[in-house]
Amino acid sequence: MPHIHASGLAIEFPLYHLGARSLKKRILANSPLRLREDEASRIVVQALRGLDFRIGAGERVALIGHNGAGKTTLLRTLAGVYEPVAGRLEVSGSIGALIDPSAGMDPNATGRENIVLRGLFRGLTEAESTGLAEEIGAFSGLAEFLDVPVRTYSAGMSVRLSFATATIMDPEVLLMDEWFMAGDADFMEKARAKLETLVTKADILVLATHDMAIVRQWCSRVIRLEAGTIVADGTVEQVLGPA
Ligand SMILES: Nc1ncnc2c1ncn2[C@@H]1O[C@H](COP(=O)(O)OP(=O)(O)OP(=O)(O)O)[C@@H](O)[C@H]1O
Repeated sequence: MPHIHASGLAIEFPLYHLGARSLKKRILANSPLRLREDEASRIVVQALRGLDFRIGAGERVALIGHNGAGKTTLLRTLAGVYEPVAGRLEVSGSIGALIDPSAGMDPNATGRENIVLRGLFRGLTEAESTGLAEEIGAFSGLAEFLDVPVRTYSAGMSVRLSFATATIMDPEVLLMDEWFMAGDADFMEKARAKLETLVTKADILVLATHDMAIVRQWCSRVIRLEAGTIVADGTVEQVLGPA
């Protein structure tokens, strides 16, 4: 069964080129909680600290918290983008990540080449991957542009392509950041319908958002992050109060 187990999970980002020692000292003095000096005398941001949680099949989890709380970092860590500096993380099940609009896209390859590569990477045959490109072209409204390099796409076109590519296969563990809320109205209507099917089919949903209406609509559990730590974890009612 798909599941996610995290214990003592920590993520840090080293900050380079900060300049003089006096400046480093001042930075550390102003942010004693999130910043520390590591063994190599670098200042590191403690993006996530000592996270313990278990998510099982059937759970729909919202990650909430202020800007910089660590929501996107946690999603990226679950997707395997970042390696924890401490603790353990186990993610079992096929992952679908709607986190970074351009992640995994080669800007110099065409839309079609990107889709076919993604299909092959997921284990589809060449014929299946080619079929996928047609399907994605039709869904995204980008059929006309499938044979031009992705670097020439507008921001909205890139979002459409990555949305359609990421949602075409049904993942067991669906990781989503709220970037997908940005899109033109026509596409968002289509996208929402697609997302609802995907969310219903996925065994596990982890969604980072600031939109409490979406949390109440889609999620059964809420994890609130504050300065890289979990400060609340419970049902929607327990964490947000009654609707
Ligand atoms: N690549 C990076 N290099 C250095 N620091 C980073 C990096 N990515 C994230 N951080 C830091 O990690 C912390 C958590 O950031 P994160 O983007 O996960 O927050 P968030 O909860 O998603 O915020 P928002 O609601 O603004 O999207 C912040 O202090 C941020 O400055």
